Amino acid sequence: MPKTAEPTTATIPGPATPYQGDIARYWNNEARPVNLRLGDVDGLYHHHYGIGAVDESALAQPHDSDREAKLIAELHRLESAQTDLLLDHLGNIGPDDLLVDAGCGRGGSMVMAHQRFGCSVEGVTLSTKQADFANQRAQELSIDKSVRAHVCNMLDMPFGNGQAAASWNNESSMYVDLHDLFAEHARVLAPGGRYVTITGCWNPVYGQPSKWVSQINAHFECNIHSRREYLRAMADNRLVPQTITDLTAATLPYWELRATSSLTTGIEEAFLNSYKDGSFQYLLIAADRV
Ligand SMILES: C[S@@+](CC[C@H](N)C(=O)[O-])C[C@H]1O[C@@H](n2cnc3c(N)ncnc32)[C@H](O)[C@@H]1O
Ligand SMILES: CC(C)=CCC/C(C)=C/COP(=O)(O)OP(=O)(O)O
Ligand SMILES: [Mg+2]
Repeated sequence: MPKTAEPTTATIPGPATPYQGDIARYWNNEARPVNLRLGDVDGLYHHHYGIGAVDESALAQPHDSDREAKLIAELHRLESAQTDLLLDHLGNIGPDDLLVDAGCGRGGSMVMAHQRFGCSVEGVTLSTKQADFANQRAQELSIDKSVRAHVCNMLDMPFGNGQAAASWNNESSMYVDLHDLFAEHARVLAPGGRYVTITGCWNPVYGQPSKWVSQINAHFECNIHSRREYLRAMADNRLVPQTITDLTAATLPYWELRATSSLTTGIEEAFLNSYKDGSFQYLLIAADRV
């Protein structure tokens, strides 16, 4: 029998803090075309960024009428490539395993994980709208018995100790205290299980968060941590990094391309400048739960 999560709490009565209430409202109100139009390409809705080289042959010439559609499809391909890389680091996952997506958004990564491994995937988000959207997509794909989103705090997840074979944060760890977060992942992960994050973090070599990093924080109402904080909080919580990959160079083509699209949101300059001046890094960290 496939493992399914047995929630220990039915629903969370409300946000754990006023800040979490702000974040729930933020994502309940979010409907940026850059996310919805990309998701419409194939029904995988992401709230993260892309990696890999742009396939110039897939783009139309500047004045072709279908340039925008091709550009959107290319940005979306790079965002799904980002998820594929994260999934590559989850280890040997079988159909009976349970995966946990902490901060699951509209559920694109959960669907991809289920399609790859055939296993159960449980996600949590603070946003009722996102959870409803993810569950609706799972229903449309007839995978709602295996893929489920819950409205709940990732610091207090409704899963038992050691239930998950692997868990992840895909661009969702900048909303919480990292010690609290990794303590919770270490609790739900089975010993020997795998934790993976893809995240933007400020570079301690730069000194302090740059103005661009501060701009990204203000734009998303988040609190970007430093690389040092990630590694320290993991070490303190039985998570031992096995792979640390700097994806900064790999994400730049996505941002350069996005900056030329009609779907810009105004944050492109901050990402491009902070990646280029070395104050900000796009990292993948895969850790063993020991
Ligand atoms: C940038 S989106 C990333 C979504 C998804 N991981 C993806 O890659 O498409 C950030 C997500 O983190 C969630 N989030 C932030 N703080 C949270 C918390 N304390 N508990 C649960 N989810 C949280 C938000 O609700 C949102 O779904
Ligand atoms: C790497 C960092 C620091 C990420 C911050 C978290 C975040 C808001 C990610 C993208 O979400 P989105 O897909 O909703 O954003 P956008 O609308 O800009 O595409
Ligand atoms: Mg996006």
